[in-house]
Amino acid sequence: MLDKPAPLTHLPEWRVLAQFKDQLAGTPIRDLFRDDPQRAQRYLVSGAGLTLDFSRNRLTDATFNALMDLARACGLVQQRNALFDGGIVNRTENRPALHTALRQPRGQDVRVHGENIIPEVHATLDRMAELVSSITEGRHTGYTNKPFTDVVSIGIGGSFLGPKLVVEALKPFWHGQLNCHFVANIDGTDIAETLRSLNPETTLFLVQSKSFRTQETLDNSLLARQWFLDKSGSEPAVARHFLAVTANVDEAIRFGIDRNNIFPMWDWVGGRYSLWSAIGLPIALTIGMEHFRALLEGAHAMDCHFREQPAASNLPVIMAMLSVWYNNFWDAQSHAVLPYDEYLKHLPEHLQQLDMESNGKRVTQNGNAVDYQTGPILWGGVGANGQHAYHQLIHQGTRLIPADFIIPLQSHNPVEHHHATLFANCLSQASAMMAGKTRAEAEQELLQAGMASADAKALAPHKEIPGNKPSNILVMDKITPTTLGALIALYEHRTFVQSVIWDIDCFDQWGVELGKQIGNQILPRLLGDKFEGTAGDSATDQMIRLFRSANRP
Ligand SMILES: O=P(O)(O)OC[C@H]1O[C@](O)(CO)[C@@H](O)[C@@H]1O
Repeated sequence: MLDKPAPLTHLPEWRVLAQFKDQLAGTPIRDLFRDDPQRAQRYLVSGAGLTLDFSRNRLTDATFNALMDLARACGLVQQRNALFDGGIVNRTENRPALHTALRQPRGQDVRVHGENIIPEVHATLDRMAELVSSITEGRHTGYTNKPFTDVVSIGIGGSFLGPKLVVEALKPFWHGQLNCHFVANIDGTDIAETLRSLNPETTLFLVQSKSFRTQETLDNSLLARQWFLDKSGSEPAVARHFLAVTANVDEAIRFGIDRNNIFPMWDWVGGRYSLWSAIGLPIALTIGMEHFRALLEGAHAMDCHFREQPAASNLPVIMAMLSVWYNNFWDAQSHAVLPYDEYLKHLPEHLQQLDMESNGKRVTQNGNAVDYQTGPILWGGVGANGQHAYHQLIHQGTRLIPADFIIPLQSHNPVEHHHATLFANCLSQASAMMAGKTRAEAEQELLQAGMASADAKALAPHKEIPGNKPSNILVMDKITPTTLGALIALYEHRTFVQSVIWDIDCFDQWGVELGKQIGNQILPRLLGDKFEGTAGDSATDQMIRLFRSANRP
């Protein structure tokens, strides 16, 4: 990877953008539309089945070009090539990050330590295909020879959020033979509620953990195994009912998973980028392998778009640079993802991990503290529901919150006029955020409705909506395996581009480790016969005593 020519904020391209920000501060987006009839047309880009309308942004052509200049100055092209070619882009762990290799077609050549990894990727996909067909065709059955009806995927973080998002988003593609359940939380309620309605004879368990060291996953898997043993009374039956996906085969075998039931993961795939690997088994088992391969194809189409398109027509680059624009020049603290599609309701959760675990960093690749903001808080929820909740704060609160609206042109459930109404809601939100309502307009409306002049004047400030709130609208024909694959890959690359600009490692997550370490010190103090000494601070000690008095009478 290239070293930066100068610290980010000293780059001339950075300074140019700071000047543009000052110039644009007095020009609302709606004026930019008024002065430029071609704006909507010009700020529309398509790729891999997705179309992005980024016209409702605080952006002129000159600013847009300056953002692209910044991307170039930060070495984006070289770093993008390094990502795809297996360069050590995860420097702190001395690894490549080759999630893109997981969606390469057969016959390609991508090397890690001199060895082409594509044949192994496809051998694993073929094994997944064999498993899916043996289960759906009834060749692999439960211990009483009944066909499987349920799959329980046990995993957390990247071994949970991506598969869950995709399984739920592709409900119209379920073949219907298997119900998929997810258990992630160490809160006993999660597994207890999941197991309650399941029949051990017809339930398959997937232990999903790249490291096979994650406490939540291991404890839940032990519990699931005990539940299965208690019900079945058969130790040999465990091999028919428990599979694992992991890069730590030895640990999985020690845990009791049959070697033949272990699907590989690789250290060159990050957890939050792993749904494309065998970690995607819950997806493949629910929608079938053909649709799973279509998901990979959609992601691959986005990879090709990201790799080949010039920056100015490159979806991930544009979205990333807009995010940098608001984050670093307009002081935006957060970014909202607003899918207007019920099937995409888990998208914000997945993107939250993808973006915040990746770009929640405070030092540059060389270990120097940054003097600028890095990853914003990503949050969101499904529309139109959010309009009756947090949109108020976007419209009239004091914070700037750029938003991505995501909506398919066609619904899988075209009941009455519902999809048109949903679409109208989505457009109206983007438009209201941008245009707002001036105080004079608000006052005029009140007067026209017959309100007394003094009352209208008093009420108008509350009805004034400043507008000038930026948003993107992303559309696709329909939510399908291919468009969903492209959508998720788009956000993966957007995250990567941001990290290149901020010069941070978006593939490690050292902060998460500290909580795990401290948790390991606290647990024995909750469970032990006596609590003596201190767990580190008096506030923690006090809570430990409260817990012990409630649970150890
Ligand atoms: O797949 P594993 O190794 O159990 O890890 C689960 C998750 O834990 C994390 O390391 C931290 O939350 C994630 O990056 C990862 O996806």
